[in-house]
Amino acid sequence: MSQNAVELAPEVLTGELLTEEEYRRSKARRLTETARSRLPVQWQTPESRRQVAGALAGQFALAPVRYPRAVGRGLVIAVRAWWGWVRVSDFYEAAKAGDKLADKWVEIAALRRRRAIITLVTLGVLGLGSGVVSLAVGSAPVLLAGGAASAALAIAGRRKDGAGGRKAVVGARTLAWAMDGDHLVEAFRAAKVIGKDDGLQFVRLPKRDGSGWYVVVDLPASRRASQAVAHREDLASALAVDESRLILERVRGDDGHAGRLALWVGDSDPYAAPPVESPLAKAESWDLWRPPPFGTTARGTAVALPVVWTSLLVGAIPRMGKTYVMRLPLTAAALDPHVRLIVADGKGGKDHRPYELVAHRYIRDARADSVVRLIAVLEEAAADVEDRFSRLADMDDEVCPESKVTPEITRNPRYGMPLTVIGIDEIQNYLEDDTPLDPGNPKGKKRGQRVLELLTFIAKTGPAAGYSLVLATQKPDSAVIPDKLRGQLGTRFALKVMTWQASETILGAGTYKAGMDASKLLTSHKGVGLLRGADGETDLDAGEAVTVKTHLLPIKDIRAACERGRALREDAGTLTGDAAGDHAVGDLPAHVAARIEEAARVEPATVAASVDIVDAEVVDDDLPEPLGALVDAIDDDEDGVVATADLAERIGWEAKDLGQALRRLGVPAPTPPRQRINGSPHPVAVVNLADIRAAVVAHYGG
Ligand SMILES: Nc1ncnc2c1ncn2[C@@H]1O[C@H](COP(=O)(O)OP(=O)(O)OP(=O)(O)O)[C@@H](O)[C@H]1O
Repeated sequence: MSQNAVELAPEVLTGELLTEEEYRRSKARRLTETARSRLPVQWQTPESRRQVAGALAGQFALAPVRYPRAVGRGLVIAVRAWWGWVRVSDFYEAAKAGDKLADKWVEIAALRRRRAIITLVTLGVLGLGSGVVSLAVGSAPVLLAGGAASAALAIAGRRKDGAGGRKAVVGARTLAWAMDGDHLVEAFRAAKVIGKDDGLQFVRLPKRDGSGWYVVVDLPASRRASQAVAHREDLASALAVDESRLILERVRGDDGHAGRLALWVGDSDPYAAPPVESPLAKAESWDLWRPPPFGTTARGTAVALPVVWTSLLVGAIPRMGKTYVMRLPLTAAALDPHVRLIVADGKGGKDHRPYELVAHRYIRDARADSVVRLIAVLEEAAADVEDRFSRLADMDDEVCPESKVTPEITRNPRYGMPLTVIGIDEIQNYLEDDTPLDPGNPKGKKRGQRVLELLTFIAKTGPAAGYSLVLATQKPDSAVIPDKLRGQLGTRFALKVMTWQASETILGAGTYKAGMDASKLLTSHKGVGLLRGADGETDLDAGEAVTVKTHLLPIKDIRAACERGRALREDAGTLTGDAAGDHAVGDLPAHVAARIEEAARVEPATVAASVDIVDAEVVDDDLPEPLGALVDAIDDDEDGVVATADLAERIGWEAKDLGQALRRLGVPAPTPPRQRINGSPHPVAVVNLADIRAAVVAHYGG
């Protein structure tokens, strides 16, 4: 994996000291949770237990009325069944349908006679038998037999699930039951992840894993694990769990393949647990070349966030934890004395004030003079990026093997090239400033445009020179952060947003279809989001975002960390700029200004194409089903007509439903609509792939 991929950090240890008594209690709590997960759903929570007990009491009270009614209905069913048997209805109807009634009549009449006689004899024997038994041993056995018969009739006559008058009951499935092999296969079929006759191969049998169940399966040869990930919600429904409790991942590498899927279902919402304190709160120092601890996955695996070589965009609706999240990498930067920190707080509160202790440049708010200063600070940074490149090019090959900074270069004050992190909160407050840059030219460039230009330049050229951006916004759309900047931000973190489109705007196009949708997070999931590493340099794709519950790092811990960071800088002689009382900002040399102008003129599409992320605005609308599923199921090089049943099988639909749905979507039936294909003995319903493609193109207004 390349350096700036989203890595799962091997050993970030988080924990707290427990007394023997606390340890025993936490163990008992875990055991209770495990035991509870094996109970039927209706017994799992006190509320549902109360409901079920109430329902049972009600049923008991109404039994004297309901039982005779059920027996009556059972009697009607039994008499009808008996009459059908005596009249030999099935045989009679079949003969009638085949116009063979005349031929078969004698046979049918004989059967009717025989069955009537059998009925009379049986009734006679039963009546006689009960008389004899009553006389011999009393009426108890007869009453018992009568009771059993009435119970059988009541069962036959009970109101079934889904029948009118049937009361809804709380489901009787347990998680342990659902995770059992056969039931799991049923769930995959019901979710249409596999065909109705397909099976699953269990690579790892369902087993307890942490506070949930874990299983690894191989899908049938024609199915892709990424498709299953995209059907997470369907699968969650089939397993009767909230989708936040279901984690689906492709198994990659030597142990995995495109059809291997790992599935984990938590006993309860794993993101509802109390937040874990960030290890940075206690860390004496941090080396920013090591991705700092960021949070944990649902299964408790530690996730680290790479800062070097990449830039981060954090997006969410207000109050979901954007500021907390962006302060994690900023605090790690504060704890590294060899890192230069530039912070601008577009919100203008106290959230970032502790960084004033260490920051080379600190901008407190987004008022007019602050925007002007931010522009000057970014110009100083852009000039530094250019200067670093020319110095790196002149360096000895031993010290600088590529035109990139190395840990040694950034840590050696002699070179003056420390890793530099620029953190900007509520970036839209700067980008949307439409005050003219030059007061004498009201129609000229606006301040917001200048900020955008400079950030784009730094995001694009800065990483190799040791510059990283950490930007947070509640407005990630292209009107505020145009593609040319967003396309350069290779790491994305989406906390709760309102729509799947907003989620795609942060995470990149195609992520919704691949099963990643930050609008599905609950508002109670503060600090929980989807992390996607998608730089040109990483080998992660849209299928691999991880849902992370970020660590909690309160402001008092950040202040303490910044105090430690300041002391470390004083010792290392690296306290510079605003923090050292030197507020004079450097100038922008003319040749750098020209380079920035030139970069700003580059077409956005060209810039966006240089990285892996295609932003969401190109997809403003989702394809209606089944077109969406068919796009995935039809190979690019496939052509001509195919059997509708074959296509339906690929997407887990019924052939008839697919044919009707395609007609509704304007896909015409070929002429003739039924053809003999692939050596089929009879003509079968077919569909022309070119017509499906035309419908997709038409949907996007092509
Ligand atoms: N990792 C976390 N775990 C649990 N709660 C968190 C976490 N991070 C943040 N929160 C809670 O979420 C709330 C909102 O956080 P924050 O101020 O960062 O949101 P924001 O998105 O920046 O809000 P705004 O848009 O108003 O600036 C905080 O009160 C905090 O307690």
